[in-house]
Amino acid sequence: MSETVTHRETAEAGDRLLRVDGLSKFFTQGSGILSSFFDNDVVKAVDDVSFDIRAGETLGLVGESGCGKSTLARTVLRLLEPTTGSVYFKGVDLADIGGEELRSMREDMQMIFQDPQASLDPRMKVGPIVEEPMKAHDLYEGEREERARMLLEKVGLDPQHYNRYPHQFSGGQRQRVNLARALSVNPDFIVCDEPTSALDASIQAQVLNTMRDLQDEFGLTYLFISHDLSVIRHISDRVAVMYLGQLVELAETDELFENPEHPYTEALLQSIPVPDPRASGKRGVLEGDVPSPIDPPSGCRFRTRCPKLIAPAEYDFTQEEWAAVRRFTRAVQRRTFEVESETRVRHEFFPTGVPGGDGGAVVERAIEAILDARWDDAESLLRESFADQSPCARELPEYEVEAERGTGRHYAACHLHADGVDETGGELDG
Ligand SMILES: Nc1ncnc2c1ncn2[C@@H]1O[C@H](COP(=O)(O)OP(=O)(O)OP(=O)(O)O)[C@@H](O)[C@H]1O
Repeated sequence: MSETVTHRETAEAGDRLLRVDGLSKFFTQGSGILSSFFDNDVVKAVDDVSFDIRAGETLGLVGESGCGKSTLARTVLRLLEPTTGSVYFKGVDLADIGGEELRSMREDMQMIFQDPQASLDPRMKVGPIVEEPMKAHDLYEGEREERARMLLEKVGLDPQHYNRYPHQFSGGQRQRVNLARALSVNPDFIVCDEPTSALDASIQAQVLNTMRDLQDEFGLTYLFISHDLSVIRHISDRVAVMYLGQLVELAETDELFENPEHPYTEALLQSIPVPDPRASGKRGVLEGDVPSPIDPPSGCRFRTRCPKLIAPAEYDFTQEEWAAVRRFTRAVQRRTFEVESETRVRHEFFPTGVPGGDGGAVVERAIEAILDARWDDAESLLRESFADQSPCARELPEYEVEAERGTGRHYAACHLHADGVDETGGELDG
């Protein structure tokens, strides 16, 4: 059973630390006055994203490279000015404050980055590096060194190393220095942007465990960004999945991993390497390229790669026929076959015959175009007749589904959860 909701409503009430409401960040590419007037120059890096983070939790943010995770994080922290939307931290709209008030709010919101090397000044000793934010925010005057040494110990380093330089530490230790520095101003919220991605797996696990211990001890809330699902599963209480500038799914961690309700999440999970080669793990499920964020697909942004695209209501396909049409359409789009003979094409894609009716007539015209070497014509005919007519192309999907695990809510941006659509993507009769 599912229920239509707007994603603004899926946010949990309760002890919210951060609320992100309809946040977008567009970049204008190109130069010159005219470029800003043309939509096709606008990179929609983050497009209408809403979620909450509760005090003390870790929200994992996962998605392929380029889907907008870093831009979202920087916009949440107001390191980038949002194009539209709001960020409320402790109930205060960050757009409404400036100057001293924003500066003091910033103490509470810290960020650590992937490359610990790049964020540490090689000419400074680590003690003063940890003290820097305290100085910048005019905090802990007279006790900074003592606090820096205490924090070095808390993050698992030797306080005696206060006088060492960054190059004298390993990658994992340098990330610990970054943690100590972020903690120095006693923040409530830390955005962690791929903090362990540059580290070896065993070191990664140790740093993640330290981060969890610090979370308990200092009452921290994390927004934890990673493209690595096993890291996300290890560290997160809830997980948000991002695709092409938007959130496609958000649920408690076990619920999301055990009961994914968006085909993109399913594909991501299926692409996790399987340790046992005999275990069955489907690979290569994410076919095709991510579309450009300059001109994202209408409706569901994943629809151009989605193996479960819903059939347009105007054609009377059976599920098998629609599956064959989808496979044919994808092969034409990607030019993955050569036309040796008409019989071969028909046999390969429609072994039991091309479907009848109006839909079948479109397929026949596409086959004709291909035999005539007019691939572009076949591709646009199939796209305009089928993909663009799918309910997936028409509306932005926003649904709340019933969670099978845990007590939290489960948001899934997929029209398969609309009433009247069955699990395999066919429209139910009646
Ligand atoms: N300053 C900018 N100007 C123009 N486009 C940008 C800018 N910053 C990011 N983008 C574009 O916005 C989109 C999202 O980028 P972003 O770095 O946020 O993604 P990401 O998910 O963090 O990727 P990665 O994991 O590779 O860091 C990309 O298409 C990127 O090229």
